[in-house]
Amino acid sequence: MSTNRGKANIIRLFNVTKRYGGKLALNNITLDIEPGEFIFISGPSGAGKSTLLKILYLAERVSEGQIVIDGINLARISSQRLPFLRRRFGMVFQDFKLIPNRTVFENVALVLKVAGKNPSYIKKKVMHVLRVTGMEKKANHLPPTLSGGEQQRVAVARAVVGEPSIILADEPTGSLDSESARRVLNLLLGYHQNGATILIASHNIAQMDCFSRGRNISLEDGKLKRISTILC
Ligand SMILES: Nc1ncnc2c1ncn2[C@@H]1O[C@H](COP(=O)(O)OP(=O)(O)OP(=O)(O)O)[C@@H](O)[C@H]1O
Repeated sequence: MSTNRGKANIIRLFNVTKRYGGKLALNNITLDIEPGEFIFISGPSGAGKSTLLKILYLAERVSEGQIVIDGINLARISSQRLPFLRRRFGMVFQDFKLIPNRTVFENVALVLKVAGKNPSYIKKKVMHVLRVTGMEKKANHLPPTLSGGEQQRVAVARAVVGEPSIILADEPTGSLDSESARRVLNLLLGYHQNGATILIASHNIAQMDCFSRGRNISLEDGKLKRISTILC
């Protein structure tokens, strides 16, 4: 018999509520996510999918409740420790958040520079992720000169280049044609197979084929509507 006993929960949410002014974006969410899980967050527009990813990345603070990651209570983390915690995460923002006056290469390389990696490692690693996302030939281009789909692939490359243990991806295939979307999903699956915890927010669950240990977390009006296993 398989058992989860003794296995640490890498991400735990306790009664998490997020308000923007009077607007309830997340409503009393309690959830455990185990190391190495593949989580698909679904729900209609405005359901709270992006907000859930943003509070995990600490791009937004919760209004009530607690989030504990690897035993660290995010409410108590100091601003000095925040960058170190963030290195565990790769985040693909829905609006990409690329630095407009830095090249594609520089945008992706920044993650490794900040982590203190040496220039030859950075060059090799960045060119590798640009190759697998199909962006190698645009390495010297600036983000404003790229299409939305190209910018999205750069955002994915930047999220994975540091081999984070948790990848948070907000609609990571939303601007992509089907072949590029497949490429990005396969890339994320590869990191999942190497042990990363992956959370993908998307309207379109049908896009997802088959994930080992996959769960679909369905949100509606900020509430946890249903958790189901993704079956192949
Ligand atoms: N910065 C903000 N200020 C005010 N309200 C916000 C803010 N961000 C989100 N909201 C509101 O919170 C709710 C949840 O938004 P969120 O972006 O998390 O939904 P979503 O499920 O990701 O939607 P979509 O699929 O359209 O991206 C929405 O009603 C939205 O209008």
